[in-house]
Amino acid sequence: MAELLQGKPVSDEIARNIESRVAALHELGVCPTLALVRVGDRPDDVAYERAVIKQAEALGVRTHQVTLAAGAAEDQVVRFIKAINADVDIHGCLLFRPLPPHLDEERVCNALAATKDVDGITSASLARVFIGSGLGFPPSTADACLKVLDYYGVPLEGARVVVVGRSLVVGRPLAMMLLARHATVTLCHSRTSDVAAVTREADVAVFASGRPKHFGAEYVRPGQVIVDVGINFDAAGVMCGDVDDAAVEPIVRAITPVPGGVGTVTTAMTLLHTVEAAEVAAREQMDIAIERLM
Ligand SMILES: Nc1nc(=O)c2c([nH]1)NC[C@@H]1CN(c3ccc(C(=O)N[C@@H](CCC(=O)O)C(=O)O)cc3)C=[N+]21
Repeated sequence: MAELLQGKPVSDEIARNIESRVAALHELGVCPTLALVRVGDRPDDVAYERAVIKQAEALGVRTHQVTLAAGAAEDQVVRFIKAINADVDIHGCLLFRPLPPHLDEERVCNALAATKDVDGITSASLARVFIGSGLGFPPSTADACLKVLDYYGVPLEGARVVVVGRSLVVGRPLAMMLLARHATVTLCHSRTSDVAAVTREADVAVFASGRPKHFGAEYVRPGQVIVDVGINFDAAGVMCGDVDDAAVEPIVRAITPVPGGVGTVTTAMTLLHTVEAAEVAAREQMDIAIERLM
């Protein structure tokens, strides 16, 4: 049976890091604050929101919820984001995606100030992921995948890593981040012929295509490490990943469970990014104050 790569010890380690940094910020009178902007009621958004609020409360990070109806006008969403940009007491903003289809996702995402973009949704943040320098943070989920692999000592340099799913939320940025770690990366998508033949070649296979329990025994081989990024809900409303665990676990070396895997770490990464954004803002405020003294 596969070793289960649990997210909890990884998120606990990140939480300890967050805790000490939050304490230092509190001493400066700064309370790291994350705005959560949700349009509509997608169950995966609601699950993520609930997880973020719970962990934020436990770690002394303040949250500020903005919840809009699924039919909200684009200009209204943009206005809320611009208000967040202008609010010096808010350091990060998490905009749940995908947005309802009537909204121009690129326009809405790019309304956010890159300095507050804790989930890599602006073009500026993505440029940093692709080029290696600039503003913003990588998408938390992609960051979380790497954190889990590092924590469990899975080597990436020279490894054949196959990512299934080319979304801008996970697949594409993750592929670039894996490349930066010297993995040999293959990106599969809906038009790839014989995905199973490609994923069976991998040392590490990452499934991020949003298809509940879609990937079964034919997609894997013994010795592999499987990362399941999917957050789906089955017909009974129970959370499940993209991988058919019952079929895959008897074959592979290790796999991240859903729930309890990458998702837990994603939440911690978003809060860590928020704390880092608050540190940068606090440093800037101090620089301004010192300049005034001179
Ligand atoms: N801009 C954007 N970035 C995202 O990363 C993003 C998004 N939008 N929209 C929604 C999906 C979904 N998602 C989850 C992340 C963690 C948990 C999570 O922490 N799950 C816990 C269980 C929580 C529970 O049981 O309710 C776990 O996996 O163990 C859930 C869902 C991030 N997404």
